[in-house]
Amino acid sequence: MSNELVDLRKQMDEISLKILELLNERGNVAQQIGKLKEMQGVKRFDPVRERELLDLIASHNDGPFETSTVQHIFKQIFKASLELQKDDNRKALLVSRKKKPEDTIVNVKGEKIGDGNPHFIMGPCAVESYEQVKKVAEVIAEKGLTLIRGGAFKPRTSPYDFQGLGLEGLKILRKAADEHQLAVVSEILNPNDIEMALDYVDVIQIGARNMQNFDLLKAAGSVNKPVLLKRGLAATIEEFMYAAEYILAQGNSQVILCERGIRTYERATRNTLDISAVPILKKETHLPVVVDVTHSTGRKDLLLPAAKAAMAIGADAVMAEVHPDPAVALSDSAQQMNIPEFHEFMDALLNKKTKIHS
Ligand SMILES: C=C(O[C@@H]1C=C(C(=O)O)C=C[C@H]1O)C(=O)O
Repeated sequence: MSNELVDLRKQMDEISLKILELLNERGNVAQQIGKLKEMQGVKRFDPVRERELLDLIASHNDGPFETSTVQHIFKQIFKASLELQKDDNRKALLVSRKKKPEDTIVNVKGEKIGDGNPHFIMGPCAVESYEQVKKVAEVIAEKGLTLIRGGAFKPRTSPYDFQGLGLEGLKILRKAADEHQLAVVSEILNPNDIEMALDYVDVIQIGARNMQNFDLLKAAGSVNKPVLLKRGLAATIEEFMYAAEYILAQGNSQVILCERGIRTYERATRNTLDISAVPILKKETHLPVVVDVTHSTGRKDLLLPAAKAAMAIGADAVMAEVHPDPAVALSDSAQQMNIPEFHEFMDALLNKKTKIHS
């Protein structure tokens, strides 16, 4: 190689390192700007500011690069700076695994959700009577399970559909659960009902329709009780994580995330089970993840394969609905299992003796 080429390449090395240093210096400033924007609640992306910078660059460009070329390079830098601001925010999130690398285990009366073993949350869609819940509690206990779900407050699409038994429903659940040493998972709709619910439930459920009910999230975050947060019908994984962040930000870190299917164009199932959300949530957050196979599929014939898929992909628990007489159920009658179906379902899953995280 000629001496001249060696010299020029040396110059190139030095200039490249200078650019690198300046680029990272710029990155640091972008991060500081990002923090300020976060504090002020301002959007990170600012196209007007980017336009100003591109104009400034154009007015100072003496070549040899074309202005359009330099602008193209700077657009890439803006994009990378925005990513840097985003990453910085993510790192700060309490739900983030970057913040807390080890798994959160939510202990519900001795049932350690998130410990690497499969757990099951079973029960009727809605609490209808003591007799109904008692029958379900019996079979749940018989199978060696410890968690029972049931809705006392029902957020229904139509205001004319059964709205649940309310407080009476919670009392029924508590009584039937206590008779079999079960823990109660039940949805609360109103922030003002959280305190009252503490006497009856072991896990406060926040339903899909309330995933962004921020007052409810804050109320659930300010008590010392596990919370099962369902993903909203049309919520992105990021929005879901931010909803959980509302609970943790209030001081309650006992949060279980629940994938329950999202709304897509597909009509073959009631919702579309976003199975890949499970490993993404496990990777991005330290919280346990549950899959609700009933609401995601809305089809009895898909409950077992969906539960197997959930366990195989790393879910910490499976939630499904069971009713002593689904045909006369006051809600979700087509998708709840009857008792023999529940036995078959559980046998198929328990006999596998799957250890989730090998
Ligand atoms: C750094 C900022 O945030 C973003 C990144 C920009 C950049 O890298 O120059 C410009 C505008 C914003 O889209 C800012 O607003 O100044």
